[in-house]
Amino acid sequence: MKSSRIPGFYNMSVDQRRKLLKDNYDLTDEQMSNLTDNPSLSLDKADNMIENVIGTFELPLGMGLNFVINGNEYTVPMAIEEASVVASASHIAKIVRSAGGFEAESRERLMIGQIQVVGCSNFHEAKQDLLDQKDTLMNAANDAYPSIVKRGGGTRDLDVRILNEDANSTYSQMLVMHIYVDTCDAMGANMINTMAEAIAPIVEEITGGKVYLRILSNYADRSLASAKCVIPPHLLATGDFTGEEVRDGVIHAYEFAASDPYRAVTHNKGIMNGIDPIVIATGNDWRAVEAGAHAYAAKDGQYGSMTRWSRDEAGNLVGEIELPMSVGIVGGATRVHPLAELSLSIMNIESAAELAEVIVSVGLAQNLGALKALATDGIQKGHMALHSRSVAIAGGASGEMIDVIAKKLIDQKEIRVGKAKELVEQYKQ
Ligand SMILES: CC(C)(COP(=O)([O-])OP(=O)([O-])OC[C@H]1O[C@@H](n2cnc3c(N)ncnc32)[C@H](O)[C@@H]1OP(=O)([O-])[O-])[C@@H](O)C(=O)NCCC(=O)NCCSC(=O)C[C@@](C)(O)CC(=O)[O-]
Ligand SMILES: NC(=O)C1=CN([C@@H]2O[C@H](COP(=O)(O)OP(=O)(O)OC[C@H]3O[C@@H](n4cnc5c(N)ncnc54)[C@H](OP(=O)(O)O)[C@@H]3O)[C@@H](O)[C@H]2O)C=CC1
Repeated sequence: MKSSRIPGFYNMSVDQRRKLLKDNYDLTDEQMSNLTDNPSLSLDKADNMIENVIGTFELPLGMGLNFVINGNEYTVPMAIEEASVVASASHIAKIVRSAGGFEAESRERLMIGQIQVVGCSNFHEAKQDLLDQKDTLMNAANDAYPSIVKRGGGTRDLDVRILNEDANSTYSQMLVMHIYVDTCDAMGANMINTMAEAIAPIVEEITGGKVYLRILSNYADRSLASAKCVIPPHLLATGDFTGEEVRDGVIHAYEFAASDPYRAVTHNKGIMNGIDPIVIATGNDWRAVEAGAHAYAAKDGQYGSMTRWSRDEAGNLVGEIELPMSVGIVGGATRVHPLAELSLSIMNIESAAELAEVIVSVGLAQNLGALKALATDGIQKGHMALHSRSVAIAGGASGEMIDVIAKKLIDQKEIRVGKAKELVEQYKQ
């Protein structure tokens, strides 16, 4: 297992980074060509992936370093446009690896299919009739997708709820049947939808009602992944701040997010800063992950923090995260986009559950990166220093000028596009 601790990686040239990656992960020339070809996703492939294609849209792909999760080393590909996210994830992963790494788990991986039934003459009888026919319905769902059963997956359970029983409008009254499906290493949306559509006529026959929607639920709360880290305070000390001060600042920041949706949304955006880039880099459906994660953050009635930070009896900072994680290592674009395939190879991911564990660990790290900065120097110092290059480019800098202008912006403590434009004009004279 190659160490994900690669000091000085960020000071190397892009070519040096690529060479190191190729050697470390035994990547083939063909795999490497996906990084060097421009664009990596061919127009032909893109045109077959979505509709009305006119081109491809590129994002920077960076490497989150230093991750140790369940004792394994991970170098994590992150596709993102925002500066300082990759640095911050690597920064916290470096601290957490000194504390023994992240512990992560993904206990159950069931995706949910929903079937909506309306117009039953007696909803309670219809519900009971469906439950009485549970085996028939589960078998019919499996018959609609036999290959997943052969792989060891398939329907595991079924339940039924009545919604809005006492509503005045018959539009609101409905029965909702859930099928719970083990989709193995796929995210499973298309499998679930196939199954739900296939059993809808049987559901109508049993209930005497009419089926309208037959679709996956993105509230994947039977596919939860969690991660934890325990950090001794001395590892958190920074500048003039003691480790204890940083720990306490992080816990205060968590309590703020836990009690105030205005703060929780920003706090959680910081967590998604870590999660989305891996979901994107591995060709997964980030809208599905985003929707599920935010819904789960509101599961207790008020939108709150996706993480929890506390101190244990020994005074360590303890961080925890648990989120629905509907991702796959097969299916969707995971094997279609060449960089998604490469990303999975670099991480040496062997199952969808393992990918989910890595993703939530990075989300937890990203949250701590932001909270540590917020509770100490403030976000601008680290973030804006790294963002300064983008500002320089937006101000018209190119080539060697970019670093020069970026440094001047930092030195003059004015990291804004107007200032960059002025400096570019001066540079050109
Ligand atoms: C940026 C740091 C890490 C600097 O922090 P620092 O303490 O100056 O870092 P350092 O120079 O001591 O380096 C520590 C490690 O960080 C990494 N690192 C350090 N620099 C680089 C770099 N250039 N390129 C790549 N990696 C870098 C690297 O792993 C390095 O270890 P090394 O390998 O050197 O031994 C810190 O200030 C930080 O984490 N800031 C927070 C950044 C952040 O959260 N950005 C997100 C954008 S803001 C936002 O969208 C969300 C937010 C904030 O609103 C969420 C919320 O409110 O909760
Ligand atoms: N609400 C939502 O979120 C919706 C999302 N989607 C989209 O659906 C896509 C995901 O659907 P999904 O069903 O996962 O993808 P696919 O339709 O691509 O199905 C995955 C395929 O992978 C094959 N496979 C190979 N190895 C395995 C394995 N070990 N475990 C499981 N399957 C395996 C299966 O084929 P076989 O068994 O035949 O070999 C299966 O057909 C995403 O692109 C998403 O954007 C679509 C509709 C709604």
